[in-house]
Amino acid sequence: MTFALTRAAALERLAAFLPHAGRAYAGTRNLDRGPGKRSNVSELSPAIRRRLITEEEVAKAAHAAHGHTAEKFIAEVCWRSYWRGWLEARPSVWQDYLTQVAAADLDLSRDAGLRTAYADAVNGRTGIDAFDGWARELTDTGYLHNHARMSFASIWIFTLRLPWALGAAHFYRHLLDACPASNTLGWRWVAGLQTPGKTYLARAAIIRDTSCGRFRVEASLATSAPPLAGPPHPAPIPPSRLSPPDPAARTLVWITSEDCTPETLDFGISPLAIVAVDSIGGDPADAKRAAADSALADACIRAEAHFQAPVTRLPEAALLDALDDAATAARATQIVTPYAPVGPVADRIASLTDPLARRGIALRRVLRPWDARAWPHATRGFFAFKPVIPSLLA
Ligand SMILES: Cc1cc2nc3c(=O)[nH]c(=O)nc-3n(C[C@H](O)[C@H](O)[C@H](O)COP(=O)(O)OP(=O)(O)OC[C@H]3O[C@@H](n4cnc5c(N)ncnc54)[C@H](O)[C@@H]3O)c2cc1C
Repeated sequence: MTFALTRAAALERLAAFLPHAGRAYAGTRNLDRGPGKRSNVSELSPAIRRRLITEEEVAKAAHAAHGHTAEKFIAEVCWRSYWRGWLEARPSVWQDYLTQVAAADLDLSRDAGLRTAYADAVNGRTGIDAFDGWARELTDTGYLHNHARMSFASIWIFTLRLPWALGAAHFYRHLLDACPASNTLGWRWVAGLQTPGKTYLARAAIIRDTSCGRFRVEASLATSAPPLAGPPHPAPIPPSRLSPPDPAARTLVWITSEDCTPETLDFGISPLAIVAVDSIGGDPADAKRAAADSALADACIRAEAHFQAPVTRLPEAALLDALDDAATAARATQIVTPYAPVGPVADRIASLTDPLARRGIALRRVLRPWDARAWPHATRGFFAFKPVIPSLLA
């Protein structure tokens, strides 16, 4: 990634990329020229994923700059909205992934052969030059091009025959844009668990072409990619019923690293104080933790200026008491927070809602209008979702 994780830097990056978001993006986006040579893609994902800049802002800016010619770029941006909406309607798929990671971790601790194969893969010692190069790029930079992600996941699953959930967890630990929806469902898509009967098979010739000859791929890769077995998709659940914040209540705003532009969201209240908590969950690599911290610190500065209210960073440990203390200090009876999509932050918010209510503090989540309009259409495949995109841009 070539820019700092602040909103100002993300907006600057967007402005610099916009001239390329039309025909040039559609024609060259699949090329993975290597670190430092990525003017063909935006590299905005670590910022968009944390909503330092929103899908809505990016998609509308591309549409304003290029109109219909930016269709491909806008569709890619909307894949994130689609994956998020899909997982929102089937949160058990995220829980199932966490269960599979825990089971695979246990297998790792018991099975020396698996441990060696896993260590070779994550440390880039498989002898497959492209895979080993991407393994190092991932841990060195926290970023991989989309094509590299697809091929890496495919080789992990079908050539190295490693458990898909371990690969997804390795990505999740290192990617600066690690996103429960895009990552979990991206891996499931490659594995054939997401779109029934459809998998992604990495091919040497395609890797040579898309990597612009950086990799030779002389080792043999799997020649078929039979879908992994998994349960059918759970039926979609209806969207959460959200009670709106009470505009008359004394209120704290709670910002998280899931939504780092709270000043662009209409809470309908003037908060007395702001608290910020970084609950990214799991065991993040240092660079990912630092990225989340930088984005949240930047959000705090802007929120303080916008709401004219003091900001306190709260520790993740003993959060219930810390939130209660902050509310008591401000004599607040309500905490409002941007709606966090399925993932560790949403889990944390859900786990605190009832305990806070028992202490007389209502916790209210506010959904962005873009999500409210997009997510209900993400119950089937992306091609059923795509026709909704023009109405999102209106
Ligand atoms: C196995 C696998 C795992 C992935 N894990 C993640 C992840 O953890 N976090 C993540 O943000 N993306 C993930 N992706 C999606 C995609 O690879 C990245 O969003 C993209 O490569 C980011 O680079 P960019 O910003 O330069 O993208 P660009 O090509 O510039 O695209 C613009 C924006 O569109 C969105 N986007 C593009 N492609 C996708 C996609 N396939 N799915 C969802 N959104 C997309 C991103 O917000 C991106 O910033 C994964 C894909 C696969 C195949």
